[in-house]
Amino acid sequence: MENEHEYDVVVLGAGPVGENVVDRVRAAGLTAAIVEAELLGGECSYWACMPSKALLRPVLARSDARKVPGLREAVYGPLDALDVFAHRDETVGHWKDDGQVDWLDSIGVRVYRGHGSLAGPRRVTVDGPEGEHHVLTARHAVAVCTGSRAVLPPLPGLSGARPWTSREATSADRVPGRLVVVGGGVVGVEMATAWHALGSHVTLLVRGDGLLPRMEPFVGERVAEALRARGADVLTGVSVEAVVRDGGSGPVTVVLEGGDTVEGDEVLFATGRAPRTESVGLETVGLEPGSWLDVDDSLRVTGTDWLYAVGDVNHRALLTHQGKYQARIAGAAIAARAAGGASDAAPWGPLAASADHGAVPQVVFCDPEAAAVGLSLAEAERAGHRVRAVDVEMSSVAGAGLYAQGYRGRARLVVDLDREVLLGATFVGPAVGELLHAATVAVTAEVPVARLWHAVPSYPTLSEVWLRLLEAYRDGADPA
Ligand SMILES: Cc1cc2nc3c(=O)[nH]c(=O)nc-3n(C[C@H](O)[C@H](O)[C@H](O)COP(=O)(O)OP(=O)(O)OC[C@H]3O[C@@H](n4cnc5c(N)ncnc54)[C@H](O)[C@@H]3O)c2cc1C
Ligand SMILES: NC(=O)c1ccc[n+]([C@@H]2O[C@H](COP(=O)([O-])OP(=O)(O)OC[C@H]3O[C@@H](n4cnc5c(N)ncnc54)[C@H](O)[C@@H]3O)[C@@H](O)[C@H]2O)c1
Repeated sequence: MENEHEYDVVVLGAGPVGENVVDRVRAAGLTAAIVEAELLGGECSYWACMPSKALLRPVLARSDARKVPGLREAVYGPLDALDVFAHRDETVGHWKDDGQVDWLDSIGVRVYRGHGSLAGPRRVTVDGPEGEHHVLTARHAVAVCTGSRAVLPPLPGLSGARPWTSREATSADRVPGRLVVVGGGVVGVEMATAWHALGSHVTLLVRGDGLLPRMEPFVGERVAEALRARGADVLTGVSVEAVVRDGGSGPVTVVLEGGDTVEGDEVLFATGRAPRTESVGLETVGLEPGSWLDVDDSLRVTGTDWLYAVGDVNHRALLTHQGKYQARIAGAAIAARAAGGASDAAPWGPLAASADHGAVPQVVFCDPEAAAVGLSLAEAERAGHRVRAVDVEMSSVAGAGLYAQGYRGRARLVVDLDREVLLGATFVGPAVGELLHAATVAVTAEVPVARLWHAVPSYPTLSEVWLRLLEAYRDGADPA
């Protein structure tokens, strides 16, 4: 059965980003349809942010509690993995999207279930699960918000070895005795942290010389040190050459360059992401299937006046909050252009995702937590800024000792010496995730260091680390 329908805006992919695009264009009075092949809510809700953080929350809470005298004795038992899984399952709505359906219905967005693809300019076809076929025409814009998927490297034996990707690592309901994790990026580190605490013996295999290589080097050092202290094996500078699981069952052997092997019951490949653009009809509009989509600051695909690419798929920042920020901007830009005005995307205006360029915040929910915004020292120097970094040990503030006995953490500001504003800030230590937004405001708003002295942190909180950082900057202390 073929059905033709027309909307102002058609969105491909109902992850957090696609949902926010339709929300914004509907709020501006446009009609909108959204196409989803799996679950409304996307990777983030079911196989990424939400389940991973539900697995990690008891891990981090227990770790903090164990550092509080008088409380630690109460939390010395193992985690109850079945309870953790049950809470994770509840957090992801048992992999059902009824709530999202109701919400989209309530804002008047038509949902099409099925695989969507472009069929030339402003046209989208949808092939539904029951063989239904729809042709959707967009009067103003199509937004591709199809996200990303895990990449598996082309290694001998890997496909037959039933490797975990982020999907299995966030949805498994059995604790493997031994888990080998390949990749020292964010997924590798968070999942190594979670599964180690749930009871697996974890071996983390890292190709480079440290963990979390996109953050300041001291972050990866502290996180690796803590993982090792808790009993995980962290091997750096190792390269995986092959994976063997005889007959697809039993233990899995990971073969390293040089011939050493590591055995596990499961192996997780956390080796990065690829855009989900291989079968969305890009070739029908002169674009390369399978590519990340280049966009301008209003999220419009380069060389088009009707196609937008928002969220992971444009590769600007693979984070839910940053994708949703882009969605708010793309929605506003689509609405403004539909109304015939404001094609202007001036930096830091309502139609430009300017923060994508140097003010992206990220919290990694490992133990200790890691949080950073803006540029690292190396990135700032590479970009040609005249900068100085100031570092302090977080144990120097009273709030740290109260938060956790023996609190161990470090903070860094990267200061632009020509303008005396912050280009970046990084924190590693228990509970630093909640420190990050102050830094994001300082970096985004380019608050002068002289004015930051007047932003007084409450006593005795971890935020007093801001004072120590400003003092270190004033006193000319160099990073240790
Ligand atoms: C393990 C893990 C943990 C993470 N944790 C965090 C975190 O704590 N914080 C954070 O900010 N970010 C986190 N991320 C990143 C975050 O998940 C992504 O940045 C976010 O999901 C991107 O949203 P999106 O809407 O662009 O894409 P997605 O969430 O991938 O959604 C895309 C949607 O499009 C649909 N789709 C794809 N192709 C088609 C098609 N042809 N037709 C119809 N539908 C289609 C998909 O089914 C999917 O529902 C994590 C990622 C992983 C892997
Ligand atoms: N808390 C959060 O904000 C959070 C949590 C999880 C994921 N994410 C997002 O999801 C995205 C994907 O995360 P990810 O960890 O998969 O990707 P990533 O790019 O952060 O890390 C992948 C790592 O795998 C390594 N690698 C690649 N190929 C390899 C190989 N063949 N052998 C060994 N190592 C190899 C890379 O060097 C890299 O360090 C990230 O960009 C991140 O922003 C965010």
